[in-house]
Amino acid sequence: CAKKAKTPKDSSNELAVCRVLLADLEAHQDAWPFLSPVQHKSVPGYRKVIKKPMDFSTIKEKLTNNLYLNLENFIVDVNLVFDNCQRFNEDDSEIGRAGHRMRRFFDKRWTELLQFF
Ligand SMILES: CO[C@H](O)CCc1ccc(O)cc1
Repeated sequence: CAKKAKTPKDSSNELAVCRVLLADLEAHQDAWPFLSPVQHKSVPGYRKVIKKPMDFSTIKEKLTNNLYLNLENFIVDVNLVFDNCQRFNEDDSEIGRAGHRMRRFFDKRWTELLQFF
C-alpha cells in the first residue's frame, strides 16, 4: 500500500514566533547581562567553567542565518543562556536574580504562544 506522504512541518511560522520571543527577551529590563557575549577575557574562569557560551545577540545572528530549524532548537539556546548564568552566578546576586527573572518571563511567554500551534 502507498506510504502516507508526511506533510512537511511548516516551521516558517515557528521561526516568526522565535523572532517575537527574542524581541521580547531583548526588551526586558533584566536582559542587560544577556544582550551580548560575556567578555570572557575580562571574567576570570568564565571560559573554563562555561563550555557553551550563549547570549541574545548570538541567538539573533543564528536566527538571521537560518541556523534554527524550529522553535525547539531556539528554546534550547535560550535555556543555555539561563543555565550558563545559574552555573556561573550565585542565586543571590544581581546577575543571578536577573537570570531567574528572565527564565520565568521566557517560560511564561513561549507557553502562551505554544497554544497557537
Ligand atoms: C551573563 O553574565 C555572565 O554570567 C558573567 C557574569 C559576571 C561577569 C563579570 C563579573 O565580575 C561577575 C559576573
